[in-house]
Amino acid sequence: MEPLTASALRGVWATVLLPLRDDESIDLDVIASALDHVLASGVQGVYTNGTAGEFHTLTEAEYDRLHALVADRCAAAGVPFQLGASHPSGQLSLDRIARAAALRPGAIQVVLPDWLPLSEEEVLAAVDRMAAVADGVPLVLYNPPYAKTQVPPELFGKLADEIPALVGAKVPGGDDAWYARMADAVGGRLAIFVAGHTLASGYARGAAGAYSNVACLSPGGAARWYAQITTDLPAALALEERLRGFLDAHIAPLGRAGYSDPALDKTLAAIGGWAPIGTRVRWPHRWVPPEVIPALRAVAEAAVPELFDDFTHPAPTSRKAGAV
Ligand SMILES: CC(=O)N[C@H]1[C@H]([C@H](O)[C@H](O)CO)O[C@](O)(C(=O)O)C[C@@H]1O
Repeated sequence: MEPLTASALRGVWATVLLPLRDDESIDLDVIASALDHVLASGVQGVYTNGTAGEFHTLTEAEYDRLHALVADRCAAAGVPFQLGASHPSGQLSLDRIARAAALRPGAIQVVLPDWLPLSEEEVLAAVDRMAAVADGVPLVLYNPPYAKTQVPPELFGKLADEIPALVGAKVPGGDDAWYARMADAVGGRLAIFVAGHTLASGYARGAAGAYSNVACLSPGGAARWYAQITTDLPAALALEERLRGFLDAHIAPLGRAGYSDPALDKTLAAIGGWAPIGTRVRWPHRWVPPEVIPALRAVAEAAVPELFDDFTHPAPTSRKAGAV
């Protein structure tokens, strides 16, 4: 597909989750049918190999099989896609970037090399080499709170100055002061993507979109919510309040009990019930027992009924709005 630009990169992007068999092998048939659901949902695009896609656990052979499948199906459906090339090793990331670039995604998501903390100079050198290997495919830098090197807004600004191939930042977001620093430092040169459930309040303060946990819960619901964000922000903010209430009361305690982020994202997908992905995550991480899902679904449906796919709403019309 055409390379994404900072201004074209917008909206709700849905991850490809890893359905796992009991032996932890990946069920590509379930991935294909889940992907078909996502591709028809109205989200602005699909991405792979984030934390929710358990990138840190994939072998290189699994990486290649999964990415060939996703690139083929997204291209056939005409839906924008980004491929992740993240790996804790910088050297292995470069290999993944080269292989992802050959599949011509709209952008490639990368993380910084993650064993030793990096100096500013090393951050710039890391992203510069990644951009060279990406062969004209733009980059989005993913910097979650658990990355060893935290990139402050001012360093995102320097990266935007020096590396034109960088078009986006995938970050949790922050308070008003953080959004103001990001706007000062970056000034529209990067699309800022924040946590999914904060998209309405984030959009009001300058965020462009989300690689979204809400799309894990309901791809169609997340797409409808983004359409509402761009047309009726007060209603979208009210939905965000209810959504946060549900997440704070029922999902955050699971995080505090030690379940990892991918375990929580798969729990959300199981609550949404739109594909048989299951809650299981790869070793050494624990997963939420499937028995608790029906009760969680009842609470979620009561809190945010409009996010559930069987809730009838006008079909989303915004897929092409921010896409290339
Ligand atoms: C709350 C939320 O949306 N979490 C999402 C995060 C954030 O987008 C990212 O950490 C920046 O905050 O990305 C994922 O982990 C990912 O990489 O696949 C999916 C997860 O659902």
